[in-house]
Order: sequence, then C-alpha cells, then structure tokens
Amino acid sequence: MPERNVTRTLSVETPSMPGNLGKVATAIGTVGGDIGDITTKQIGPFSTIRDITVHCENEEQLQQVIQAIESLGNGIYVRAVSDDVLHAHIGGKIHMTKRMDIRSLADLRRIYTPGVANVCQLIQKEPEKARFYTSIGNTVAIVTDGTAILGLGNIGALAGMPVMEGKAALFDHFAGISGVPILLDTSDPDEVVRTIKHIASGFGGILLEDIGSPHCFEIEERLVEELDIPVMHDDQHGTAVVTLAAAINACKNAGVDLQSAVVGQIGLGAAGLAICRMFLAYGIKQVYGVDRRMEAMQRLEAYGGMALSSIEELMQKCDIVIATTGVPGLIKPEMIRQGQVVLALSNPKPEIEPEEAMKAGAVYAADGRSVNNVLGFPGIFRGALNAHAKKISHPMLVAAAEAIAACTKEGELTPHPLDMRVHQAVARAVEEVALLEMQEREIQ
Ligand SMILES: NC(=O)c1ccc[n+]([C@@H]2O[C@H](COP(=O)([O-])OP(=O)(O)OC[C@H]3O[C@@H](n4cnc5c(N)ncnc54)[C@H](O)[C@@H]3O)[C@@H](O)[C@H]2O)c1
Ligand SMILES: O=C(O)C[C@H](O)C(=O)O
Ligand SMILES: [Mg+2]
Repeated sequence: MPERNVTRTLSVETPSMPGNLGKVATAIGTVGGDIGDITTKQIGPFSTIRDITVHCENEEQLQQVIQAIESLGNGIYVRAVSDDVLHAHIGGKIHMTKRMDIRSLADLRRIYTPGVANVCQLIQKEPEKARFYTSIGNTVAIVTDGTAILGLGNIGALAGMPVMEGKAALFDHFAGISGVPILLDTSDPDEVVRTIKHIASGFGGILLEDIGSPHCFEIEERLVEELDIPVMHDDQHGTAVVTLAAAINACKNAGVDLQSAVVGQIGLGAAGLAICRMFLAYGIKQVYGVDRRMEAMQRLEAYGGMALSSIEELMQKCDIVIATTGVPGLIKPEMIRQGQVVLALSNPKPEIEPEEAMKAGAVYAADGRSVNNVLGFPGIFRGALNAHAKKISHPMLVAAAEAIAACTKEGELTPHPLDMRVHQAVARAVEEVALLEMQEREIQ
C-alpha cells in the first residue's frame, strides 16, 4: 500500500439518480485515490451532495482524482475541496477549563475573592501546600524554541505551536495532565534556562520539545541540575524509551539476544544521541553511529559508541538500524541487508517507508508514527508526578521502556498508542521506580 500523505474531503454533487455514486467511486479508484468516509449532506429532487474523504499519495494524484470526477460530466462535479486536518485546527486543539461549577454568589466567593485570599496566605506560609491546593502538581510546561519542529527544521516556535498543542492534548487524554505550551523566541542556552527557571514555580514538570541539537543537551542538563521538578527533553529520552521498547520486542520476536546485537544509529542529534546512550546504558555493546556533523560523532564516541564514515557502511554492519535525521528517503532499498530491523523514525516522513524496507529484505520495519514518543512521555510524567519525583532518572526510563515492551502484542514492535493500558502501565512502572529511589535516598 503506497504512503498516502494528502487527505481531502470533496463535496461532490450528482444528479439524484441511482448509479451515480458508483461512477464517482470508480473514477476515484481508477486514478489510485483511496476512499475514506462518505457522508450524504443533502438529497434533493434533482441533485444529491455528498462529502467524500479521499486519501491520495500526493497533490498531483488529488488533482487527477478531481479531474476524473469532473470528466464524468452529466451534472456530476466537485463543488469544493476541504482539508480536514486544517479544519480540525481551527481555534486550536486545547482549552483551559474550570474544575467546578460557578452557579451562585457563594460559589464565586469560594473559588475567587474573598475566599481565595486565605488559600494564598496558607501557601505563603507553607509553599509546599501549593501542590495540594493548586493545579501546579498536575501541570507540565511544554517548552519549545522552534529549532527542530518534527523533521521540518528551525521553523520557529510559533509555527511549532500545533505540535505543542498536540502534545498537550495527548497529555490530557492519556495521563490526565494539563500541558501548557510555552513558546520561546530565543535558543540561547543561558536565556532559555533563565526563562524556564523564572516560570518553573507554576509547573509540576517541564517537557522540552523539538529543541534542536546541540544546544538542547546543555539546556536539559542545566535545568535537570538546577530545578527540583522533573525535566525531560521528549525528543531525547521519550524517543529513546520507545525505541528501546521496539528493539527489545524485535529481538524477542527474532530470537536474538539484544545485548549482543549490532546497533546502528543514523543521525546523532537530540533523538539519535539519546537512543545511543540509552542502548549503551542498557548493556548493548556495539552501538555505531553516523552523522554529517563531526561534533555529533565525537559526542557519540565520548559516550562509548563508535562513529562510522558512511551510511552505507553502517547499513552493512548493523542488525538493528535506527534513523532520526529528518531526511525523507535517506535510506535506499538497495542499502537494506537481509534480515535487518529498520526503524526509520523521522516525522512527518521517514528515511524509508516500512513497506519499502520490508520489500527490500528487512525482517521488521517501522516508522515514526508507530515508534513514537507518544507511547512514553504521558506515562513517564504521570508516574513522576504521582511519586513527587524531583528528577526523571535512567532507571525510571528503562522501567518505562520495559513496560511498553511488555504491553506489546506477540509479533509486533510497539503497542497501539490508543491503548490506555499502555500509558497506565508506563505510569505505574515509573512511579514504582521513583518511589523506590526516594526510599533508598532516605535510608542513606
Ligand atoms: N518517532 C519519534 O518519536 C521521534 C521523536 C523525536 C524525533 N523524531 C524525528 O527525528 C528527526 C530528528 O529530530 P531531532 O530532534 O533529533 O533533530 P536534530 O536536529 O537534533 O537531529 C538531526 C540530526 O540528523 C543529522 N543529519 C541530518 N541529515 C543527515 C544526513 N543526511 N546524514 C547524516 N546525518 C544527518 C543532523 O546533523 C543532526 O545531528 C525528526 O524528523 C523528528 O521528527 C522522531
Ligand atoms: O511529535 C512527534 O510525533 C514525535 C516527535 O516528538 C517528533 O519530534 O517527531
Ligand atoms: Mg518532537
């Protein structure tokens, strides 16, 4: 099945006569369009209007679909073409809402002045009570500087807002956490760290999102060190957790020992380097990497990985290949080695389509839609917030990866992202490890 990146809803008018819908459907299929939903909007004595959702490989094919319908003639034509994805974004995807009714003046005085003043003074005297009497303990800032929005590059924080709103929607849905997008107009580590520290008291945690490398490393390290709430760069550790889960399952399914597998990472930016560090810390001995930037390769070597000089060499050498470069089509089918596991994780388009990799001989192949950090970050923060953890430690991340792996159906690499049990299992596993770590620290 070819990749279908363009989805549009066509408003199609036909004379109200049996057979016309069939003609339209055949016209769409003849040029390769794939029909999704069909909704009848209006049936009149003379004409019928239907919304037909069509998935196409590209814009060119969409135009062919429209032409094919129009060329049917006899009163059949396309009235309008609309973009459902764009439509779904009108007004944004999130909204902050109240948690109680405001029906009477008594309600008003209880939740607002004068009642609220007492609560303020209580928190002034005992700041730790803010976690109990405000939403802070359940609110996470989703912070971006817009420098690595998906694989679209440095498009700015404002253009990245739809992604941040998406992450906030996922936080709410999968973990009941309020995510608040924060857009920064600076990438300077000093300024980013200073800004986040100035706003941190209003949040129970900080999720750094789509902040490019190498400045993301310094920003995260400093914030983890200087703040006493969980801070995690999703593109680094959220991705590493889910990739480790996929690798655990790939090896289990193939009857291979993960620790002795040869792993290759193409692209050693935020996601790629964190994946290598996670794999090395998990005990995998041979982790190779390539990047077009020398300093990224040096960073890999500093963590115990091995740099290679070309993608071709890496593809020859490795049993499991992971790519996070943001470059669609970077892996050519002829580079695939028989029996390889290929995880091409760049969004919105992978380095190679999974179907193409499988056709070329891969034993397992996945892209960034199925191996996606959505499986990790909601549960990781839920667990950390539940435990009142001050940091997200490596063992907490490993526990998350193992929980994701354990929730996966036999023969697959990752679980279904909409399966609530996965997010609950991740939260439980992370909370347990966090509480254990806190107990151990108290004993010492
Ligand atoms: N599936 C997921 O959950 C997930 C999570 C995070 C990131 N990603 C994807 O990974 C990609 C990278 O994200 P990032 O945050 O790591 O960005 P980044 O900018 O930090 O890293 C990209 C790295 O790829 C390298 N690179 C680019 N082109 C290359 C080439 N031709 N050959 C070798 N190296 C090359 C760059 O030098 C850089 O080091 C994006 O497309 C993003 O969508 C996916
Ligand atoms: O946003 C996603 O879908 C995953 C990831 O955070 C990315 O940047 O690609
Ligand atoms: Mg991201």
